[in-house]
Amino acid sequence: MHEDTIMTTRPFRPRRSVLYVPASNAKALSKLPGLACDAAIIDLEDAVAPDAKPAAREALKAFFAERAKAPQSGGPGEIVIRINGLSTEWGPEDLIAARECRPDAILLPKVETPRDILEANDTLDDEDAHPGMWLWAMIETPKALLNIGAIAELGRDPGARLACFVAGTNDLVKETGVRMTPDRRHLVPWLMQMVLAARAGGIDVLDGVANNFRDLDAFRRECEDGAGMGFDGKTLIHPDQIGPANEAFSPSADEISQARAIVSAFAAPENAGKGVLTVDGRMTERLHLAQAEKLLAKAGNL
Ligand SMILES: CC(C)(COP(=O)(O)OP(=O)(O)OC[C@H]1O[C@@H](n2cnc3c(N)ncnc32)[C@H](O)[C@@H]1OP(=O)(O)O)[C@@H](O)C(=O)NCCC(=O)NCCSC(=O)C[C@H](O)C(=O)O
Ligand SMILES: [Mg+2]
Repeated sequence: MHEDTIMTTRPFRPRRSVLYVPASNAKALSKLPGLACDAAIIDLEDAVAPDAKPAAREALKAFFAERAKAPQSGGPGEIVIRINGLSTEWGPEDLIAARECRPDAILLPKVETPRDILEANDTLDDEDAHPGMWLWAMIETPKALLNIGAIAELGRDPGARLACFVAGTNDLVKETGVRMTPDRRHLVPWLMQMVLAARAGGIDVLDGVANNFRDLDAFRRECEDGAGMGFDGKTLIHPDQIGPANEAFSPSADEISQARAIVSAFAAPENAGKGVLTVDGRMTERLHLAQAEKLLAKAGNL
């Protein structure tokens, strides 16, 4: 599959700040139209206690029914539903309910093999689910990391609907026994593996959550770190985390001005046909021009 085809079937969507909201928390759900996050994930999985899951599923359906009656102008641009795993007692019913809600995407937890994506996709295809409904995959187990290249390859097959990886750092810590440190040094190799695989598959990838939501200075550092690693955005658990995530995952004023300088330099008549230039004292090739154009397009879409 050629890159252009993928770009046309899956348009750019900003995903700097992606907020989890428990489906069982009516008050939190009611706040969504006033929040400036790029996307929200309404959660039926780990944020909902086992006994509360059937009621949470009903609340989810009511939320989408209400939205269909009175579409909101503000709030997140994308709404995603995280279902329980398909091997759990709740998963299959969640998937049917999610499909009927028609969210922008369904997030599958604890994906471990390409088969996990294809199985969910079969249920969506069966019922002619609308074409814009994508699948996102949580990467949060050792087996997922061992299979991540094969899972990411599904990103090259538009029929498989795979659009985004989401790092599940809490589950990874639980499953592997690594210690969570402020700089996340024991997790970084696996986070980088996720970014690399996502790029190979042409899909987006979101960093995991920061549990200590009252420490916004630490959160800003973690966002900067995630942006530096190449993530497209960060998953969040609290509205206070939205502003710092939007800032960290947006191109900075310096980056925009450097990108503009590169574009102008290559557009200058005296540089026509040249492959390499000096811009602001740096060697600048046409690959840097492509990078600059991509950054400016992203900035223009935020
Ligand atoms: C963590 C929380 C339980 C904290 O809630 P609370 O004590 O109510 O916080 P505040 O009093 O500071 O809240 C201030 C107001 O903001 C609203 N609020 C809080 N959180 C959210 C939210 N996520 N979305 C929308 N609105 C929210 C409160 O209602 C307050 O409103 P008001 O009283 O009118 O001022 C809580 O933040 C929370 O539940 N967060 C989400 C938890 C969650 O979804 N967890 C699951 C995803 S994380 C995960 O599983 C990742 C992955 O799988 C992994 O393995 O790592
Ligand atoms: Mg998890």
